[in-house]
Amino acid sequence: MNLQLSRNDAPVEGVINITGSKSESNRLLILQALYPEIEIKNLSNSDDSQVLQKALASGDTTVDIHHAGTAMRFLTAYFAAGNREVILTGSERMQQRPIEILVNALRDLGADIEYVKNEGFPPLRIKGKKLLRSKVSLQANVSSQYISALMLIAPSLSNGLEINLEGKTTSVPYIKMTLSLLKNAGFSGTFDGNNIKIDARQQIEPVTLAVESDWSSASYFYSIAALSEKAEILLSSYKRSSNQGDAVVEEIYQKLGVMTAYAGDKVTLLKNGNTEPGFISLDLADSPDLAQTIATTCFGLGVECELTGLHTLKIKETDRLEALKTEIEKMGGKVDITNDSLKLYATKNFNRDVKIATYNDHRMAMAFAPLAMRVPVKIEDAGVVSKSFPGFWDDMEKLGFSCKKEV
Ligand SMILES: O=C(O)C1=C[C@@H](OP(=O)(O)O)[C@@H](O)[C@H](O)C1
Ligand SMILES: C=C(OP(=O)(O)O)C(=O)O
Repeated sequence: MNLQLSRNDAPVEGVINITGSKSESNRLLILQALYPEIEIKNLSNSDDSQVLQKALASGDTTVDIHHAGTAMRFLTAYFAAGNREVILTGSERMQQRPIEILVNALRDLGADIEYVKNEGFPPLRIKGKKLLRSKVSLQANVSSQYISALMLIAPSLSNGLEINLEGKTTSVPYIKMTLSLLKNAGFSGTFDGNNIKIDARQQIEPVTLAVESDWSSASYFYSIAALSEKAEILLSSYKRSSNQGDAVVEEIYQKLGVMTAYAGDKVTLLKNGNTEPGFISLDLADSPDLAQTIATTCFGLGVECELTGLHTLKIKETDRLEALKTEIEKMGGKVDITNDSLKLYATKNFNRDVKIATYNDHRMAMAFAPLAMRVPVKIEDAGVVSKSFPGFWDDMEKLGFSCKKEV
């Protein structure tokens, strides 16, 4: 399905209810499978969380998690410490996303995992067994998901787990999120410098955990507000002190003219007049999923920007650096990229009716959609948004966007 998007200049107003964070939900689903005492509220309705739920409930010998990176990494650890044999596989892209660092760490702990096709990549044949060792060391600069995967199974191992992180740790807030959720569920542990310790715990007290709504999903509404002359968008349900690193979107978009007001569990994004800077520079190593949103907002605002810390973007749903360059340049922008950075030059002319390719990447579709505030754009394969945000296009319509199916 391709969508033709456009919007008039009227102020942006609306109330949007975003479901639970995909990252928090997927952590809690793994913990709940190990500890049924956990009850989860406001679970994400994303495809990635649905696919994980289905995988955990199925007794099938082959488990296919499609495009879901966290599901792939978390289930690798979960099945490795389990008691049955499975083939864990995913989409064509998932079979190109590296997993060797996690597999090696699990093998060091005693796991029995083999590569079915290519060394270092899914699919994996996993023969679940009791993991007896309790100390492991792994490279921490490629994906934090490998580390979170180990932390999630850690309390169920007989002696808990001590993890030594090698190199500069990436996406640190996601590791802190894992620890924080473990603690909320009743486990204990520490994350200090390059050392993580999680204590063993066979049973916990029954606990109900409410997932905060997804801040990465909220970023697209920040972008819409930034690109508007006047906006008042109310989002729920959020906390002032979040477990999600992407809550930093509030601070970043303040620089781009959007103010955030908190009232109870609701946040209101406010924009009134144009006050954006000529240039911004940001290190996004802690919040890689915001990179596409920020790059496209800056493009739409005519703000020059330099984004660094983007070394993880090449191995996500697509090579996000290449994809951003290609699609922004189609619309008339100029972008330079390296393996870990992006520089966008200021432009004020936007090509109309450009067909934006989305590369099976939900964030490509959602990051480019707000540019319809400037010129009509076409989003190819718009259904990709369901990976994290199935209701995205309905919410865009609520905010006055015209989203017409191309025939
Ligand atoms: O643990 C998580 O929930 C995630 C960690 C990040 O990945 P990396 O650690 O690979 O950067 C992030 O990009 C991804 O969307 C979700
Ligand atoms: C990178 C992402 O997800 P994953 O790695 O879990 O596929 C994302 O949602 O932007």
